[in-house]
Amino acid sequence: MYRLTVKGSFSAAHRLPDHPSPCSRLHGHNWEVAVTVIGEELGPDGMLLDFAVLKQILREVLAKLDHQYLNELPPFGKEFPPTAENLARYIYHEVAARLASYSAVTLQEVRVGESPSAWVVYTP
Ligand SMILES: Nc1nc2c(c(=O)[nH]1)N=C([C@H](O)[C@H](O)COP(=O)(O)OP(=O)(O)OP(=O)(O)O)CN2
Ligand SMILES: [Zn+2]
Repeated sequence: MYRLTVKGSFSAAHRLPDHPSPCSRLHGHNWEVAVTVIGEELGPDGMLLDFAVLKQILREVLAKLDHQYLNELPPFGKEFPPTAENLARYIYHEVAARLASYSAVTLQEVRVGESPSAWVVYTP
């Protein structure tokens, strides 16, 4: 079994309206994101999946979030607030859809960190 991870980041604004803290006010984070794929078989190039391919997919997905006000960016909103948990779940499904044609790999998890001391891992 091989497990391969690439990292990316995006900067955006959000608020958590129901959170009983300053998080209910508008503020921003530099979110750090790591996506991990797994697989058993290497291609003839000796790779599970070229890092460059996965980095490009992650860049595409994070570009939609970068420098946005997340509360007003679908699918986020009152019913799906832009917490680290919901961001990880959203990113997971966006990356998984783009990996559908790469049959040798399965997306295992997406990690989203709001800061170096706080992060979430989503695994469906
Ligand atoms: N489980 C989660 N908890 C919190 C989330 C989240 O997405 N999932 N988000 C927040 C807010 O975004 C808040 O802005 C960040 O809070 P926190 O990490 O506590 O940041 P602080 O800078 O306030 O923390 P200190 O390390 O104490 O300075 C809150 N919780
Ligand atoms: Zn926040």
